[in-house]
Amino acid sequence: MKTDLQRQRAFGDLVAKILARFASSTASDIDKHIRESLGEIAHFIGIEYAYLAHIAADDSSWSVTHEWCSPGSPSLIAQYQNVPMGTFNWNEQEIISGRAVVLNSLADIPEDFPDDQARLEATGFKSNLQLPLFGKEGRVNGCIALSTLHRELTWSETQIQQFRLVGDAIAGVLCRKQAETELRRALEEVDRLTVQLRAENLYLQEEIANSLGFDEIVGESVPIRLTLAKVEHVAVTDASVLLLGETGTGKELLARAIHNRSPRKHRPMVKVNLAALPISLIESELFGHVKGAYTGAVADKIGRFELADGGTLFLDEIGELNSELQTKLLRVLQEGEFERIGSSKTVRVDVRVVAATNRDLHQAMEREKFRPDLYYRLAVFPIEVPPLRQRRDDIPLLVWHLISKKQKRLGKTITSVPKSTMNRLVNYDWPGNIRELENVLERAVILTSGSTLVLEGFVQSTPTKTSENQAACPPDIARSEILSVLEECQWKIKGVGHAAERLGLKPSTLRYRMKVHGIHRPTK
Ligand SMILES: Nc1ncnc2c1ncn2[C@@H]1O[C@H](COP(=O)(O)OP(=O)(O)OP(=O)(O)O)[C@@H](O)[C@H]1O
Repeated sequence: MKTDLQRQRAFGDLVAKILARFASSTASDIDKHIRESLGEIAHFIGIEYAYLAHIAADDSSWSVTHEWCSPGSPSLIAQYQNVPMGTFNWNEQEIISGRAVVLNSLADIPEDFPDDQARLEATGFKSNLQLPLFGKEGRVNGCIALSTLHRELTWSETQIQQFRLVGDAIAGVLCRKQAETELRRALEEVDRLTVQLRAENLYLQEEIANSLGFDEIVGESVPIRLTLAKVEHVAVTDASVLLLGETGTGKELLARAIHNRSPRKHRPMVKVNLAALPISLIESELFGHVKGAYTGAVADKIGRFELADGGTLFLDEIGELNSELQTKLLRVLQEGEFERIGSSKTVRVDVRVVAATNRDLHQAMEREKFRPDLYYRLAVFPIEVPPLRQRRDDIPLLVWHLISKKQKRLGKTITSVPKSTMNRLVNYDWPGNIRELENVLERAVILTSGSTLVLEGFVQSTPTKTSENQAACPPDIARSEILSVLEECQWKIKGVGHAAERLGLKPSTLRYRMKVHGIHRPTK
């Protein structure tokens, strides 16, 4: 039989072992060490229950976070979560004030607090010892406690003192854990921002390279003025905008105008041309992926939505989105959140979406190819961009604007455009709109050697009827048109006078359309 002194020494040794363990605990094993230590102490004293409770930062509630129960004793942890402060009135006040609660018997609770007594009885405790835990700046942020469930026990002064040492060590490691968690969070945030910044920089570099000469909107005709008035109106709001218009009418230019006039102008406008991306890549491009999400995903990749956080995302050719991605897009628009491919972590973003299309989305909705709820979400503010043939008055202005833009780059000085040439340009039907006009003028400027613009080989072709409503065309007509232009151009897609230019499409868009229509260059 051990003497009291021997027991005291053995308890002292146990406490010393526990303190040494906490001294070398790392953030990941602290919780395990706390539970183990509570168990060892409870076991040594021969009691049934030990626990640690944490007080919320605003002192409004407390929860049991760690416990040890002797075999056969009930666990109380689930029952004591977010307990409102005031439930154990006297008891909580004592702890918050930094005093120990030493109950050899529940009858030790002051008589003025019968509710405390009743509540503590309900836990099944017979005796209870609670010691406050001190956090940063001496604030009490919890307590550690020992309880008996079968008999009353008189807590000895030595037990209290030695348990207090354990409490202080636990308070210390918890502070360390909190500091480490905060540091890790801060480092993760720095990492996240670094990745975003790097991606943003890369994107902006690409954009700068692509958008040299991205100049103002030219036009004084009534249709373009009405369009610009709408742009002014909607820009300052956060509403989604849907730009509707034929190819090459200036939808992207207007999207940028909306962004530049909005409170988001100091953050980037990020662009995605959905027609230029293979379907399999669109999701990753929009939402990003984590390493290993699929073959080829060799590193984490941030998507365009995250890149545009705080700014604007311009979704060009929105009509090309498949139904699965339409659903995902709708969720981001409604809730501002999504998951990267391969990750279950929800990412929240604050992005304004400006979408554009040259398709007839009403028809697409009727054919169940486009979700009406997405349409109405995007088209909070639809803006029709007029085709060039509806604003011929702007053509002379645009001609001069484009000539001065091109000649600077090509090192020419053109001072006059013959009246007959200007008339031809004004009267042409411009199926490819301003992009086509731009291409025609670029070729003319290249071919002009003097100061008077020479427009050679420019004839009114007949594709205008079909191009009028290219987007709404049944696929077979558009297909035949694409095919005949490709044949006329000997299947040359890119470059001056070749198929993309003649159809008024970007080469990437033409390639996509060829794929959709199953058009392949015949083998020789
Ligand atoms: N009002 C305008 N003033 C000056 N340049 C313009 C105007 N509208 C369009 N452009 C020029 O015409 C070209 C095509 O414009 P943009 O790319 O914005 O058209 P889009 O409607 O987005 O085309 P797509 O539907 O094929 O994507 C660009 O080079 C743009 O700078």
